Amino acid sequence: MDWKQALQESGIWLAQAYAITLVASALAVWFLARRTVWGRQFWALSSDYFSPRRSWRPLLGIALILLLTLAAVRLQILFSNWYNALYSSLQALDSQAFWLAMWLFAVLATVHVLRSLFDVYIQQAFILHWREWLNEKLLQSWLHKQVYYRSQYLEHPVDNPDQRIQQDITSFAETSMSLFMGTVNALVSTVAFTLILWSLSGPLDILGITVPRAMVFVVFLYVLVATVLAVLIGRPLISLNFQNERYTADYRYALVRVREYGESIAFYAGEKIEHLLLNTRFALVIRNAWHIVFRTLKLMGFNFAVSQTAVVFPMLLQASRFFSQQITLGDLMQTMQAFDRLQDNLSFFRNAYDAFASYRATLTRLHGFTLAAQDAENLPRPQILQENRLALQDLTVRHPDGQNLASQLNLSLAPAESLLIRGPSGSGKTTLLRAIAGLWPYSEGTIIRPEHVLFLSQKPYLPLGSLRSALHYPSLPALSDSSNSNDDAAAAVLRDVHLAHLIPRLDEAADWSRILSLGEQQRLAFGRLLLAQPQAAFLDEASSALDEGLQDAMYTLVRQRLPQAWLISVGHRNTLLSHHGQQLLLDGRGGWQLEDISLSLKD
Ligand SMILES: Nc1ncnc2c1ncn2[C@@H]1O[C@H](COP(=O)(O)OP(=O)(O)OP(=O)(O)O)[C@@H](O)[C@H]1O
Repeated sequence: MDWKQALQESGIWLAQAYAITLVASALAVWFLARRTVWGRQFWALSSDYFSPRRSWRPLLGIALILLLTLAAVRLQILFSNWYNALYSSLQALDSQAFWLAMWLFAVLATVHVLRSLFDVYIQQAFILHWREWLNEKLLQSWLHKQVYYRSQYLEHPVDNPDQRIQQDITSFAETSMSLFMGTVNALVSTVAFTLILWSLSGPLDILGITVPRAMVFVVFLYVLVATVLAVLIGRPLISLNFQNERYTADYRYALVRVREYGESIAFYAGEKIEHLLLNTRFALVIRNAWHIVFRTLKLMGFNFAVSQTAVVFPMLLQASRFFSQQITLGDLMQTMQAFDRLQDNLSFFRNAYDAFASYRATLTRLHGFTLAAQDAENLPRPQILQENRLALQDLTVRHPDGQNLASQLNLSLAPAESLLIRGPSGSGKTTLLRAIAGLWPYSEGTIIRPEHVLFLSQKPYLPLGSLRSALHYPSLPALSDSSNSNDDAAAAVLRDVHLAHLIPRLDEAADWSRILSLGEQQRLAFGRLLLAQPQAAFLDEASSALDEGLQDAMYTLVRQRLPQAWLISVGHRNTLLSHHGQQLLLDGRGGWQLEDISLSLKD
């Protein structure tokens, strides 16, 4: 190689290789996205990200990373020629050529280090941006139209969505990048080193036939056979990796539940049964892990055998030409190095099989997640019209098994009217509220309700954070609220709902659902109602943990502060009757009855 021309030649090489690689990559992506299952899954997940209509940046990023990858291959070629120059100078005892080789090395090594660092930075930046986008996409589809809740009603609910959003996105972005760039590197490098090896290899007699350039054919045949065998040995790893993700996530979820329900479990002294349950789940993880270990051992053993056998191959094939002085020591060493590189590059797919197996598992999981989110979004829901009135028209609510809980329900409430829903346990009272909220898929009919409504459940939800944010939930506390906590609206409300002792702690961040008693949490929820001022309030046994005096106080307060609001409660207690104008009785078999409470109280 003429080192004076190296820069110019490298420029031309890069330009040619870049043009070919860009076209070939585009065609390959197009083909894979149409013809393979995993290609289609990839496309469904990421085509929007790479769409130039959204932004050019991802495509430009990929183009830059491709260029850096090709530069890496070019450097490998230069290093290969450098090897030849070095050993040739040693064999010829040419000290001038030797020192030139040393200077060349300094230049090549510097470029190599700088290129590698820049490459790492660009790839990492690209992956982080991609992850951000994917995370947002999945979060949006998960939180859209209550998919996080309604997906439980799918025939095949999505398992461990949290893991898919958090972990799978990361490995998807990272492995996509490493597999794609690894493939490009391996392919381009294969072509380049095949050319080098071609020029260095000589004929070989096999069974009396002289094969020209034998080494090139031998290495290709060798790796081809090895790859086919490796794919056969490694194939079960795909499903094993898939199971591994699932079992570990299930186990983690069970552990989280112990923490979540720690108090109940502790009261029951349920450690033994929890331990048993955790062990059962963990046993699945370990059993699967053993399968992975054995399968990986087989694949690794095979890969080791293949790589080790390949070490002496080029020596054996070139030795006679070296001793008959047809080639120099530099040629021999470059042959070994080129053979090794070629073997390495061709083996990329064999060695990457493991990574590809878990990549496909990740793709399947992410794709399954987006499909489930779409299905959950399309689950049936009753028609909800937002008007300034409250009425149910021909509303039928069913049990998941098809049995009617309420059939053809028709009612209309005038402003400021209140309704108490009653019926035996399991008759569908909560489910009726779910249907009115648009959550219950097994319902049909029309619901007319105002825009601003608030549903309070028996066990109030308190978000992580300060008491103030819990009180304002699901709105954000106004900024002006956070100062001067003694005379702001939140403090006044706390006083109203008999929680004045919590005013000094309004801005304390804590896990309030563990600290406050159920009765305190229910009063906090009433406070939420006073702050939110909804046009209609739905209370599902929202005062069940309060004594009758406090319950009376809360309902009177709500009526005073929200005089025009519709008030719909679910509850068993007779003491609730006096706070409502009408009652709806459900029998749990589809039958219902609407009564005027003032009349029935007289009875
Ligand atoms: N997610 C679900 N999957 C399957 N069945 C459900 C689901 N949610 C509720 N159900 C069933 O629907 C029926 C009505 O339940 P719902 O909670 O509405 O009763 P309820 O009248 O509010 O009872 P309670 O007075 O005990 O609170 C019950 O048989 C219940 O098992």
